[in-house]
Amino acid sequence: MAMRGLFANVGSTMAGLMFVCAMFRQYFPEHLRFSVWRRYQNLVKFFNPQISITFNQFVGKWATPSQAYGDIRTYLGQTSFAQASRLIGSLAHNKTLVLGMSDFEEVTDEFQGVQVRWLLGKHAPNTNSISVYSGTNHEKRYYTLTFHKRHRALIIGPYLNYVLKEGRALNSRNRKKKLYTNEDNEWNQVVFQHPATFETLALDPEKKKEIMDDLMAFSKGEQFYARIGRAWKRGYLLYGPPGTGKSTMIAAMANLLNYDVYDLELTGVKSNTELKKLLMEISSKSIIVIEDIDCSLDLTAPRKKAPTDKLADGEGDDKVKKSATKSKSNETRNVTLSGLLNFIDGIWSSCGGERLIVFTTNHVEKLDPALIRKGRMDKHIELAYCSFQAFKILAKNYLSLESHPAFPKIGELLGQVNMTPADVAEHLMPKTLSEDAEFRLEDLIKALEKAKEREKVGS
Ligand SMILES: Nc1ncnc2c1ncn2[C@@H]1O[C@H](COP(=O)(O)OP(=O)(O)OP(=O)(O)O)[C@@H](O)[C@H]1O
Repeated sequence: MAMRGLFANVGSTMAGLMFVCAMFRQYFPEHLRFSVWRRYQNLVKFFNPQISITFNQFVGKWATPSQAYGDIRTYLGQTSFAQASRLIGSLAHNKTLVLGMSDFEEVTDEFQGVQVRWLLGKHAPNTNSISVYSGTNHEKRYYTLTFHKRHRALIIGPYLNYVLKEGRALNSRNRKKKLYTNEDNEWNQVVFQHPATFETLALDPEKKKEIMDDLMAFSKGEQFYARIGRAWKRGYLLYGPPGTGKSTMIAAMANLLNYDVYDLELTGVKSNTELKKLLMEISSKSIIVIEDIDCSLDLTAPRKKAPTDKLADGEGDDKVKKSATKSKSNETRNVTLSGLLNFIDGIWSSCGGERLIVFTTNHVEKLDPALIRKGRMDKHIELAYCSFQAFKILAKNYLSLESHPAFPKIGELLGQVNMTPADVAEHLMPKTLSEDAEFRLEDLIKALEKAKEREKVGS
């Protein structure tokens, strides 16, 4: 009986509430309702001194993955490890274990003595709608950062900057490098796994150090480039005979800096417009490579046609660009020299940063001086025939020969014979696993002596 009475009371209270709500909606115009709502919010704020910021996993109309979300997740990985009771683990490409917090876990973090809380939340998938945008119908996670309002300036400024910077640095250490190649005006990608490093590169040690220092200074140069008002980019020209290690050096560069490689095949690009489109899709932390630039295109054509052109540097380039830009037929038919110069200096300079552009050639003398002038190709590196120093490195890579009595003889012979590191490497490369080092060394000496004889006969 008592139970029935209770239900009757609840029922009449609910009906009363619904009546009040209906009256409220009917007699209070919308702006009045909004004003009441705002006052209510202010009251809540007054009693609740916490501020919350939400970082969604996907952003924008196209539901693209948010970079900030990814950086925060990586940053919080370390904190989660120590605090969260439920963790999710995965392996990064360098085989290190990456831990993250599970859904609806909360962890605390401290910055300059101030404590903040991070919660990983999740919106359920929207099963009622069908969308073509990626991620729209999937679970969407978000991080909510909560802190006391008196620390607003510290947390929104320095703390969040710190979190995003740390997360990004960790991400770049753990990410997989990619090799991109262009086909039908699109970039195709594969994981980049070239084993070359500067350690295994056969090169004069001083020259090697200079190049490595230059690359490291570039990768840490964001502030420097911003201060002098220049785009954060650098051009390298690698030249020398075939088989002297130009491609190998590019791989070593990518491995040193952990940059992606965009191998641009210019002959596959139909116009300057296509070239620009490809450029716009290149991310930062990348090396754009144009191999055998002298063979890629007739890059000198528009320049020779330009009547005003007799310049090798600075001011001349603009004239080259203008005259070649006027030539509409060239513009639409093929990539021109002006298109390539724009690729390096034009839009290139204004979007993104931290990009190297590398040209390789076997015939540096054939290249238009405007294309390779300093400032455009900042560093010119010659890769030459194998010196004794370079040989030592190759021998160390393949075999342990440094104590062999024939070593000085090889040095003497290499000084007189034009042998590329590729040739030397081929001789040193074990043909079968059972072959012993001494045999190959003798083989190499014989080859060098023969080459020397041939040279004598030839001259
Ligand atoms: N300096 C070097 N250090 C180590 N290995 C080298 C070096 N130069 C050449 N090699 C070896 O020779 C092979 C060919 O070298 P690589 O393709 O880098 O030469 P390249 O100068 O790019 O040649 P090409 O001009 O024909 O493209 C490499 O696979 C590598 O094993």
